[in-house]
Amino acid sequence: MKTIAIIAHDGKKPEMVQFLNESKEVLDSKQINLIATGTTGSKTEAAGYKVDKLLSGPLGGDAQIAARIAEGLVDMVIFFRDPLDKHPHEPDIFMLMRLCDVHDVPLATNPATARLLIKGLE
Ligand SMILES: O=C(CO)COP(=O)(O)O
Repeated sequence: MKTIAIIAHDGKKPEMVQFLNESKEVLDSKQINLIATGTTGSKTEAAGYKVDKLLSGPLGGDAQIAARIAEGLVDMVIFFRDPLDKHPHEPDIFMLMRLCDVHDVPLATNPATARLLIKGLE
């Protein structure tokens, strides 16, 4: 079973829910396991998906996902960042993205790229 980490900054959470709804068929048919930072996870649950929720991003959620990436437990990361906002936990965000590159884990930071990655699962 593949695990996809999903993370969205506040301004991007509606796009994340929309993206999940678009991708529902593939996610269901491939029995994808979702993990998410706290608030993204709550929105994902509210949209009807089963998800393993970690801490909220500013409280260490990005760092938790980064650790799972380092341990080889994450197959793909979909992280809709808001490039127009400031984030107090910027170092954690960079760490997560850096570890995707270190461990060659596919990382999508916008819906257009995420759609291509999901297509790759079909
Ligand atoms: O801050 C985040 C990613 O850097 C997302 O965290 P939440 O999903 O808890 O809002």
